[in-house]
Amino acid sequence: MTDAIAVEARDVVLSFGQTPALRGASLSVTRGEILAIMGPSGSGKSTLLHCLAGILVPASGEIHVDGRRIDTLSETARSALRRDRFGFVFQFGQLVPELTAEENIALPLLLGGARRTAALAEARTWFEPLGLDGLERRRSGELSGGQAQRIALARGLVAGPEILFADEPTGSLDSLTGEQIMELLVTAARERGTTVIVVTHEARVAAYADREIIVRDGRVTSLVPERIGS
Ligand SMILES: Nc1ncnc2c1ncn2[C@@H]1O[C@H](COP(=O)(O)OP(=O)(O)OP(=O)(O)O)[C@@H](O)[C@H]1O
Repeated sequence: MTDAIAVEARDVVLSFGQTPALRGASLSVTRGEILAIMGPSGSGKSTLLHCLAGILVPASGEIHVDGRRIDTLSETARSALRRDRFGFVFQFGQLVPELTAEENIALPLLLGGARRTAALAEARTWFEPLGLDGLERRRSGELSGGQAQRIALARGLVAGPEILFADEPTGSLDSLTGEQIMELLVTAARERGTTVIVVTHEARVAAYADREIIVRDGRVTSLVPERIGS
């Protein structure tokens, strides 16, 4: 791990109509770091994550990835960046219901141009380590919440993203299942040197991160000192 900055937000402002969501949010995340974004409901956590990931474009301020400004890129260039270099895990998994579990995991590889046979073969390698053996052909409606979320996690990591963005990845799960998901996420990310930015309102989820920040009223208001030995 180097101290190079992977993602940076500088004074980001964004409103939804009359509702201000971000009012000058700044933060930087170093490469390989696991950062938790915490804060009250409605404080702007998801909006900040979406700006960092190039999904939303701030009204003012800047977003940099590996030192390159991304908020001024075209929508096409931003979506290529998301496809090629970022992974995503959302609350409730958001699997494609028409696809099987293995097809859901293979999706980022297929979108990146991999052949179907190779993509499915790679996807199948994720089932055993995640304790999902035998579920390859199930559709999302036939999976438990914890199983679906593990599939979503594998889908977020399968293409080897540099940065994984996770928005309440354990939000719909009971605490034990949620902790298992976080353990899997952190282990997989550390093995690969993936930078992880995870939005959560749960302190026990944030405890898996190297560092926590708190968003309040659209600003990053407090930086919690780095944990030792986590
Ligand atoms: N698509 C949208 N349209 C209108 N307002 C929105 C939209 N998305 C978010 N907001 C508003 O922007 C503010 C920040 O929302 P955001 O979802 O970023 O907060 P959050 O901290 O992630 O909340 P939570 O913890 O409840 O998910 C809130 O006031 C919210 O109501």
